[in-house]
Amino acid sequence: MGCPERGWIPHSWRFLRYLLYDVNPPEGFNLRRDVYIRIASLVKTLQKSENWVLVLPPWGRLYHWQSPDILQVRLPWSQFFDVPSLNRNIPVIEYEQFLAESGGPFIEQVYVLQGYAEGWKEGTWEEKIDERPCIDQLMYSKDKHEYYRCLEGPPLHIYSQKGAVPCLVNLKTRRSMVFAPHLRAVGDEFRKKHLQSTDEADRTHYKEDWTQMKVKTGTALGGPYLGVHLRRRDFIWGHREDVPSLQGAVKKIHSLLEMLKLEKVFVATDAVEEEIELLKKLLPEMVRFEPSWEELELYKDGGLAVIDQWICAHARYFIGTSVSTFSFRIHEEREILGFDPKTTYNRFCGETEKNCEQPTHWKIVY
Ligand SMILES: C[C@@H]1O[C@H](OP(=O)(O)OP(=O)(O)OC[C@H]2O[C@@H](n3cnc4c(=O)[nH]c(N)nc43)[C@H](O)[C@@H]2O)[C@@H](O)[C@H](O)[C@@H]1O
Repeated sequence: MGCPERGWIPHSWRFLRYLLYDVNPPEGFNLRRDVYIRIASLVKTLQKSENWVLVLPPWGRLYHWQSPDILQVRLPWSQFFDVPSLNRNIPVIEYEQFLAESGGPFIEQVYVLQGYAEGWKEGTWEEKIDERPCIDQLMYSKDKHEYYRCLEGPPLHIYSQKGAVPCLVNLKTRRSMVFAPHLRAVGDEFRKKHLQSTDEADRTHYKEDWTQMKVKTGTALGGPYLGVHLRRRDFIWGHREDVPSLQGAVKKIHSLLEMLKLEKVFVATDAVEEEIELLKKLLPEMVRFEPSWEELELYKDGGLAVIDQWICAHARYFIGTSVSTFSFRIHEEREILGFDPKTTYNRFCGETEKNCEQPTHWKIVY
């Protein structure tokens, strides 16, 4: 449901139009990557009639980025992604470049998605959009030039809409979301030094131009280690039945190491310090990427998460956490690298879970 506010369209903007978007503030980094895929699809549709450029919303104030004393606001996309790779899919520019090109943070029209005032019938799915009056007061006001200016918060709330985007468009956009080269380099260095893992030995060759990358499923071998993503914090607060206890997770890890005849396990986790200490006792062979203060300041929480994902993506076998988009993005990365799906779509089960359904296969079609 949209509620547009129209303003004057400057002459110079008639030929090139910019689309800005933002996401519900509590959403995490990898969920926001899903939103990008949907917006990229919208840009592709809009481009059929006009010249649209997507303005990449700066990253910042993410709920999960909790490292103290480092500045994590207004971060450009190049901090985490390779922007030229994004540009091979749709035209994108960083927000700072948009400000420079358009002369300021001027916005002609603002659309806010909101739920239907009369509610939505549970269990039904229908693609439907209506222009209606805004329920909540808008967070924007016009300035003296009659432009809208964002005062605070997001100009557009996007809700996950299943079935709303054609699949193939999605896949291309997903493949264009190549991690920033500096973060991949740090991950590769760590693999080599601590996990005896290199692209040559692991058969995980990567082409800088993703449009040229076409890998056959099952050709990647992966480094001689088990990759684990253990999502904790807000995932355990509600005592969700599909999240294991640390003891349960460690038991599963040990049985996988034995089955796969591997000795090393790389663990990516957002666990709090006390849980990490317990993990170290229960799983002394665990390898983690532990940044120095300088590395944290340089790569930020978001960059460290990318490095963790990159290392998990190169493991011989991966096991993640149920319904975490952080784990889902690792599945996709492994699919792009050409791993056998059996080594990828695995997740921990909760101790009390009756039906431990495994993740679904995300398949690339070239
Ligand atoms: C419950 C929901 O969960 C959704 O999270 P979920 O899909 O796991 O995944 P994300 O949307 O990425 O949010 C989780 C964030 O927590 C940190 N994090 C989680 N696991 C790791 C890890 O192994 N290593 C590192 N370095 N960082 C980690 C990281 O900042 C990541 O972006 C959220 O997006 C929603 O907002 C909501 O909170």
